[in-house]
Amino acid sequence: MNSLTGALNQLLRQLDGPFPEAPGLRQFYVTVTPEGEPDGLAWLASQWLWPQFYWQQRDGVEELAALGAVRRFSSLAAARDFLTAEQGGALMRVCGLNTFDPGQGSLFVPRLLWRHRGDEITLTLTLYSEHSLQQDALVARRFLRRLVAPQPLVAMTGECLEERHLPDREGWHSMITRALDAIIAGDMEKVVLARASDLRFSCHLSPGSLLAASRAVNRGCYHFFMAFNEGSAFLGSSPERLWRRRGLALTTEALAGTVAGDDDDGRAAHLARWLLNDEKNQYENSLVVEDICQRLEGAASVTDIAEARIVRLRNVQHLRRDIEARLAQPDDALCLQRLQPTAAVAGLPREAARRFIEQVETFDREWYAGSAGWLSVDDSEFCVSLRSARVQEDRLRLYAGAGIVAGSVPDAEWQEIENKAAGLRSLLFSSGR
Ligand SMILES: C=C(O[C@@H]1C=C(C(=O)O)C=C[C@H]1O)C(=O)O
Ligand SMILES: [Mg+2]
Repeated sequence: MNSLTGALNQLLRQLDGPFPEAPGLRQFYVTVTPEGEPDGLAWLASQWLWPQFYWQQRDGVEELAALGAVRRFSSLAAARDFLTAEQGGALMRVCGLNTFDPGQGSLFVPRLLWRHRGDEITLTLTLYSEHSLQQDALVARRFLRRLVAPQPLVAMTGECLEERHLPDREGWHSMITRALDAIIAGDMEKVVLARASDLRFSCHLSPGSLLAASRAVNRGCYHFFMAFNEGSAFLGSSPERLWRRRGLALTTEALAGTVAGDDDDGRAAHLARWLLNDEKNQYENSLVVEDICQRLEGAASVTDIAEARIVRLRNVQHLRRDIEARLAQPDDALCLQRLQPTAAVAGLPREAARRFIEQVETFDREWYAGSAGWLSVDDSEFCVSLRSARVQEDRLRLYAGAGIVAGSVPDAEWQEIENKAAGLRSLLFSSGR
């Protein structure tokens, strides 16, 4: 039985060495008993070291907190190449984000990885150097000595001084009308359009606290958080899986089609029944199934497409169909390139929709509607970075989008993005504004 402090001391002792004055990779791990230990997010966000990456699986089965980088990658393909070349074992994980454009990302091999699964926490310390492992052991030792005791994540107290939507309601109307015109003209079947909301507060925001608040109420979601440095972070609580891979087994899904949520079980069930039978929403979802199946062709064979079911969240409910496939090769870069962005966040046909988005949206999506997760040689899992926000000191940019198809009504789609944005936005106003 090991406490966190005990485990860290154990890791520190392992660094006594000596290590070769040569390139190399070395990993040490210790287990910690979760009882009485701090929450991984609080531990991570308390540190004065970056990058910080947190990820919790939507079923709660796995939690990762990754601190410091021994190796960084600006694309998932580069990370995949590294893992293949280094023959990284099961302990070797690369964590991070991909932008909406799947060719770019911010991923890293963590110096220290906290992994909570079932009733065990594993801490993995990695040494990696292209010059001298001995040198890196010294750096790692300084790193461990800089770790501080976790501080509780306190609720936000700042006041919102300003809020601006890009586009505003009027702009949204004309954007949706343009999209419907293009759909009627036959340029596309579906396009997902988004809004960015810029909020400014009276004090610096704590991205870790915001995610902790979201995690407490937004059940059934992946929770993800990347702090690039002291002032800048990206985080969110997303219901959508991009993929999970175990060996050659690939699981993905079509999550699209939305109705409001409700605290009352009866009213929520009523709305859910409407959603299951609504033609426009069924169609919106079916285009995502079609897109995914098309995109997987030649890379994987689809073995099962489940019936649509309801995902009930706090502010919205969605239609979801799970898709199982068998990959020809265990290649995560290929999964990303084929799957991202799906028609749940871009449209169909993909290229026409992407061009349309680039022409009409008035902001750069950056990390929004990209993906957040981890990969290893054996397996990987990424969620779609929705219900997300970029935090920069006293400013926050919140994103929400909606799939536009024939039959979409601008006002209803505005209400839909308001409901989606509320997942995080409601946590920023103590009055519940
Ligand atoms: C684009 C977003 O959500 C996507 C769009 C949906 C829709 O239009 O029904 C539903 C789920 C997501 O795939 C978002 O949350 O920003
Ligand atoms: Mg929709």
